Amino acid sequence: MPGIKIINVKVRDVRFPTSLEQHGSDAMHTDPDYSVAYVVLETDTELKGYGLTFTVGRGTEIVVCAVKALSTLVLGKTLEEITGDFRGFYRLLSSDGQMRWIGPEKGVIQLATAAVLNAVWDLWARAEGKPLWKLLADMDPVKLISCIDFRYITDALTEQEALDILVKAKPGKKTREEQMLRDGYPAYTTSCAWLGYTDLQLTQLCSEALAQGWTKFKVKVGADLQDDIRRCSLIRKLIGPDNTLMIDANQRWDVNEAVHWVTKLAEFRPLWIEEPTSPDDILGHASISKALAPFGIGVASGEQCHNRVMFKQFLQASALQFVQIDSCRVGSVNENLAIILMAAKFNVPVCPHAGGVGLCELVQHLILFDYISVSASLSNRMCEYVDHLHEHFRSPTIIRNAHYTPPSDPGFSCEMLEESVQKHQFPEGEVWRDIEKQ
Ligand SMILES: C[C@H](O)[C@@H](O)CC(=O)C(=O)O
Ligand SMILES: [Mg+2]
Repeated sequence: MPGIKIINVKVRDVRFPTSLEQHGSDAMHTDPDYSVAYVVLETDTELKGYGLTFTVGRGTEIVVCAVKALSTLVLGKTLEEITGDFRGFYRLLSSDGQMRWIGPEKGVIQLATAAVLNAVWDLWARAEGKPLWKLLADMDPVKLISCIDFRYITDALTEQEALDILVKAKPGKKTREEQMLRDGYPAYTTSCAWLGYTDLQLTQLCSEALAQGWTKFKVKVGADLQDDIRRCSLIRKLIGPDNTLMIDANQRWDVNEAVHWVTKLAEFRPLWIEEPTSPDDILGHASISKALAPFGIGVASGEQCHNRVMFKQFLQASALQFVQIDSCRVGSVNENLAIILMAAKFNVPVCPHAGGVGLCELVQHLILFDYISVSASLSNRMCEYVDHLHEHFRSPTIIRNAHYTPPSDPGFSCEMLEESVQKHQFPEGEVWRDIEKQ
């Protein structure tokens, strides 16, 4: 490890035309082309680090520019220098004296930070010859804590409290790891009910999913109340009274509208309403949570929550009942560790977001770590799964009986097949040239 020096940062704009078939569509993102800013850290050894951040099409070129702007901070660093003071390196990227003005720690620059740091974590895990979840699970708690930037969150979680949570969870770690290797981590599927799918598609996909052993389903809502009532009624009939249903509005409503709309869907017994309103409206989420509690419906959010500071406030305000971490939205593993530990302190379950390309591959590592080393609980917990584009990854997710099988390849599962990258590179890849011609 001492000898591994980063000598080049490559970043590419890779897009998949998922909008053509309405995969991934919701009430706000009606035509998403699942995309990534894809980063490769080349080193002076054979090892490379692969990282990415997710977007939904146009604008990926802006994230690519932001990664290029950050790359000067990474070039020439050794892996040992970075991991020897990962908190310092996180701050270097997130708090650069000039670049922080275009954030700080939010929006495009935060997505770019995620892509770069995901690549660094991938490189570290590869250098150690372990999948990332195992690197984290085996890491000494003091070392783990040293990767987290506690700035702005110590009023909710101190370093000592974070350490105590990790130490308290030590007993039983081995058993939980064995359990995960044997049974996997429970998952739910969103792939049956994207908003642009017809009722026929929904019926077919849901029936197939039930036959494959899925028991937890998420439906997109929010564009039209009568459509939502019809679709939720259809899916509830298909899955029966005992399986789990969640609904996701992707930020479509105002606060009072959200309460009114979800009340109309309460008869279908959704476990949660996801992103009912603006992802920035913490007090709005708190009002919605309070209004829906009597119906037994929780509020979930996080896929567009900028950073640990906002998660802190969501938790302090009891504005969320499910914390949806995202591997590519906040500052990579470093910031997600802070969020996972805060969720543990506030006793709120973490149910990761994974609707996008590559997000299942990455976030499975974080939720495995959460179970093995932090929460030690599966109660009310599950990880999202979407059945798209896994074939473009070197180590794709493996689902068995609606559970994520822990990855065994070293790294963070970010590496894409070079052929896929070339074909889908925007705008020059073959796939996009063909679409241009039509
Ligand atoms: C645009 C994405 O597909 C989004 O709809 C994903 C999402 O909200 C989810 O998976 O949850
Ligand atoms: Mg969502």
